[in-house]
Amino acid sequence: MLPELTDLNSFRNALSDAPGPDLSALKGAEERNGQLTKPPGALGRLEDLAIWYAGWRGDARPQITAPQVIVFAGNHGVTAQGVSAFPPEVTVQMVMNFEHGGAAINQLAQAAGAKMDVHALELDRPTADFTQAAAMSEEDLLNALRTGWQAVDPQADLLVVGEMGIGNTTPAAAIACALFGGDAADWTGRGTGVDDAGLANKTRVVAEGVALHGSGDGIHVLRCLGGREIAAMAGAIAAARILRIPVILDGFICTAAAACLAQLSGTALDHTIAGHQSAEGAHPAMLRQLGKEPLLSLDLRLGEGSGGTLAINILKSAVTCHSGMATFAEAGVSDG
Ligand SMILES: Cc1cc2ncn([C@H]3O[C@H](COP(=O)(O)O)[C@@H](O)[C@H]3O)c2cc1C
Ligand SMILES: O=C(O)c1cccnc1
Repeated sequence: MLPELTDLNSFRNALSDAPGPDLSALKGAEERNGQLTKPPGALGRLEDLAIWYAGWRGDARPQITAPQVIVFAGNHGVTAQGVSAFPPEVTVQMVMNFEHGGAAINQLAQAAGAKMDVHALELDRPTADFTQAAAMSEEDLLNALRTGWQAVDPQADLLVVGEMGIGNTTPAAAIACALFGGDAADWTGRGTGVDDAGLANKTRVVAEGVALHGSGDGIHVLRCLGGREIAAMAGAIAAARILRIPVILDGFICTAAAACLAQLSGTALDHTIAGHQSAEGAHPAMLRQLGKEPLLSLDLRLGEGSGGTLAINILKSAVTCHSGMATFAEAGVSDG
């Protein structure tokens, strides 16, 4: 059961009190893995994935039948600084495209057998430009976290969260810089495709934001430098942790949301894996900071949950092998 989010402290507490994986299911899955008709370790990382999934689901022989993809959308005041190659009105236009089934994520969710939900967060009320003020008030942040928290279907057995928000690679870079240190240039990339002058300007914007708001915990960083869709992704990933629903992380922006949770609790992301490595330059470094090894590397730089959703079929395949294969004893195969 999910506790109610009454204030930001209730979010912090729910995250730090969240239960871990089911140890007996983990042990059962490890034992089963050792008996399956294949040389030990021959399915490589698929074996680890299946065992990890079994532990979080509390079932040594699980199935994936109800994956959920949620796309959150938000608008960003920092776009006034000219940080994106596209205008902010594209956010609401893409939300309509998601609703009509016309975006890449619609096709990828369908191909993965996942249901897809879309939540637009106050698109007509962009966050503040973080070079001038905190992006969100505490109330704004709480509302956005709640939207994510409540968007997770408790019946889902796998979750991918994605986003749409013109300008949002800028807050994502600023979050990473504030949490992990280094220079703004280490974390700032081209997003939708800004040119060299655009990249220099974007790097300046990230540096200014971090200088103004940079020190504090994951909640502070998320509130001052983030955005509503980024906070909603964080809320959904945290809710999934409590509901023991495994999560496949998407690209640069999704991982920045997750990084805020990792700052709040060392075990906050134990139920997550990295679906892919994005072509946004600093994504590999962000994943390294979180100790996450991406499953795919396909040069995607889209967001929307695309890379996470593509990875659903890898995880499904891992779990299907684990739960469907015969053991040596069942198949009458000599185990060497
Ligand atoms: C048509 C279109 C569809 C998208 N779908 C995801 N994004 C991605 O690009 C945006 C981030 O890049 P930046 O920070 O450079 O604006 C986000 O909306 C992200 O989801 C899109 C961008 C566009 C233009
Ligand atoms: O990695 C991502 O999520 C990404 C990269 C570029 C633009 N939009 C999203």
